[in-house]
Amino acid sequence: MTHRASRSPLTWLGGLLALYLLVPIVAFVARFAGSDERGFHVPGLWDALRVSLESATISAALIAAFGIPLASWLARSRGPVAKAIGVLVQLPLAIPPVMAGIVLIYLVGPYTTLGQFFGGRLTDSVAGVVIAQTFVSAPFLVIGAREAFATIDPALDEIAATLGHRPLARFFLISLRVAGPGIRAGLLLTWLRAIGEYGATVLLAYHPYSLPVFTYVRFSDTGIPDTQAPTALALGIAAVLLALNAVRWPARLRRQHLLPEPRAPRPATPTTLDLDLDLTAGSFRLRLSHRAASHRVAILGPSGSGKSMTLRAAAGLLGPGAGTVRYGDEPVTGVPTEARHIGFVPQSLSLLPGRTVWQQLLFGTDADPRLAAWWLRTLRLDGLDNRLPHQLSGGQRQRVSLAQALTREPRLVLLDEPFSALDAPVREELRRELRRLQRDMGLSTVLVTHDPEEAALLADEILVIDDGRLLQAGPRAEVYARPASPQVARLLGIPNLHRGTVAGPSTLSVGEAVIEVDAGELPVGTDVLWCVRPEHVAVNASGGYPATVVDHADVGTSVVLSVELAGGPALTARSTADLALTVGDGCRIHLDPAAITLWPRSDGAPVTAGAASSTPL
Ligand SMILES: Nc1ncnc2c1ncn2[C@@H]1O[C@H](COP(=O)(O)OP(=O)(O)OP(=O)(O)O)[C@@H](O)[C@H]1O
Repeated sequence: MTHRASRSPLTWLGGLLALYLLVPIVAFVARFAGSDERGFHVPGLWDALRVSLESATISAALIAAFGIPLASWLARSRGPVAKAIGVLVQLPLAIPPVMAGIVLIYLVGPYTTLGQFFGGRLTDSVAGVVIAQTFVSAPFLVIGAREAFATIDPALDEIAATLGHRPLARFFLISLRVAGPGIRAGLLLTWLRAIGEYGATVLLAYHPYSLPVFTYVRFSDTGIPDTQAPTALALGIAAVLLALNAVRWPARLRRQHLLPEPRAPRPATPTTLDLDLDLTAGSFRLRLSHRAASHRVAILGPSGSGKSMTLRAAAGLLGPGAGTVRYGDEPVTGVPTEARHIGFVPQSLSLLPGRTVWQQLLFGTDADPRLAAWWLRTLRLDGLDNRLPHQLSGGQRQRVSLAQALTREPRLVLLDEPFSALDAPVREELRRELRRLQRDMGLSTVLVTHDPEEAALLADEILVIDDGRLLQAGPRAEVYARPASPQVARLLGIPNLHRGTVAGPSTLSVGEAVIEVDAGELPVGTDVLWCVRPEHVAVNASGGYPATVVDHADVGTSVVLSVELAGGPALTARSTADLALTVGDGCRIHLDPAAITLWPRSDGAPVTAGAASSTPL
C-alpha cells in the first residue's frame, strides 16, 4: 500500500513542491555554514532584532486579547453580520502588505485625527511597527482560532451549564481548553508573521528598523553579505518554534489519588415538570403544553419530532423565550440553566476531553467528592477513575455521563436518548441500573426516547409527540392500552393496526372474519382502523377465530407469530407458551374485545373499546 502510494503521480507532484520549498533554504544554510564573514557584527542588527521581537510579542498579545473572543463569537454566529465580519478579518491577509500600510496611514498617519491626537508618534516608532504587524498578522490567529472553536462539541457547553458553570467559566474551562492546540498554532503563526512583516511596516514605521526592514536596507547598501546574519536569525527562530510546536509532548503523568470515603445521596424529593413551550428553529415549530403528574416521564416520538428540543427547553438551554417551564411548583422560566440544579445527559455521549473520569465527576460547581466516590462505585466505574474519555467503552462513557449528572444531587435528571448508541446487552444493563436508581433513590427523570419499550420501562407517564405537537400524554398503562390515534399506535410500535368495517354494535368485519369488539355507538357500515397489542392476541385459544400461521420466530424469551385471519390481515402475536406451531399450520386466535381500540377512518378520533363511549363521526 505504502509502496504504491509512493509511486503515485500525486506523491511526485507533492514531492516537487516540498523540494522547491526546501532547496533555497538548504542552499542558504550551506553557504552560511561555509562563509567566513556572516555579518553578525553589522551595526544595528541586534537593535533591529530586539525591535522585531518586542513588537511581534506586543502584537501577538494584542491579537490574542481581542482576536480570541472575536474568533469564538464568529465560530458560534451564523447571521449576516458574522459572515461579513468573517470575510473582513481575512482582508488584511488577502491584500498586499504594502497596500495594508497605505490603508493604515489613513488611520494613524501624522495628519489624521488619531495621528495628531498621539502627536504623530503612531508612525516611525515602535508603536507604528506594532500597528503594522497587528493589522497584517491578526487574520492568522482569528482564522485558526475560529476553526478550532468551531470543532468544539456544543453539547460540552450545555453539559457545563447544567453542571452549574456560568458563561465566562465555560469559556475558560471548555472552549479555551478544547480549542487550545488550534489557538496555540494560530498564535505562533501570528507571532512569526509579525516578526517577518515588511510591506506595511516599511510604509508606516521605516524607523526604528525592524529585522526585515534592516535586512532590506543592508541588501540595498551592500548586497547579499550583510543579509546573512538577519536571515539566519529569522530562519533559526522560525525553525525552532515550528519544530517545538510539532513535537508531541508525552502526556503528563496523571496523579494517582485516593478516593474519599463514599457518601450515599440524600433521598430526593420527587420533582415534576410543567411545560408550556412555543418555539421555532428554522422552519420547525414546537408547541407543547403539559403538566406532568409523575416524576418519571418519557417523551416518545420519531426522529425529528422535537424531543431533544423539548428536553433542552426544559433544561433552559434554549433561553426564556422558549416558553414557560416549572419544576414542581417553582417557576424557572427566567432562571439560567446553571442555576437550575438539574442533571443533563445528552444524546452524544459527550465527555470533557482531556479530563479523567474522576475529574469529569468533580466538574460540577458543587460536586461532592464523597458523593462522586459513591456514584463511581454504584455505577460500577471503580478502577476507571484515572481513565480519559477515549479509554472508555460506550457503556462506560454513558455511566460516567450519568454519574457526572448525579454527583450534584440534581432535583431532576434530563436524559436524551441515553442508551441509543449502545448494544443490546449494555442497553439492558443500564436500563436496569436507571430503574434501580429511580426506585431506590427516588430519582426524578425526564427521558427522551424513540423506543416504546424503553419509555414503558423507565417512565410512569408518557408524552407522545410528533412534528412538534403533543399527540397524547398520560399514565403509561392508559397510553399503551388506549392510543389516542392510529398515529400514536404506530409510534407506540403496535404492529396490529388494520382496517375493518362495523358489522353490528359489537362486531367488526375484518376480511372474511367477524370479530367481537365494542363499537360504541358507531353505525353499522362505518369504516374503521383498529388495533390490538400482540400480547392480547391469544393463539390456539379454544373457540377463537380460524387463522393460519404465516411466520414464526423464536426470539429467545418468547415466540413471535404472524397469524393470518381467514381472508383478512396478518396479526402479530407474542407468546411465552410452547405452541408447537410452524408456518402453514392452522390455529385459532382469540382477541379480547376490551383490548381492541377502534378509530372511525373519517376523523381518526378513538372509539375506546370496553368504555363503550360514542364517537362523533
Ligand atoms: N438549530 C436548528 N435550526 C433549524 N432546525 C433545527 C435546529 N435544531 C433542530 N432543528 C429541527 O427541529 C426538529 C426537531 O429537532 P430535535 O432535535 O428536537 O428532534 P428529535 O425528535 O430529538 O430527533 P432525534 O430523535 O433524531 O434526535 C428537526 O426537524 C430539526 O431538523
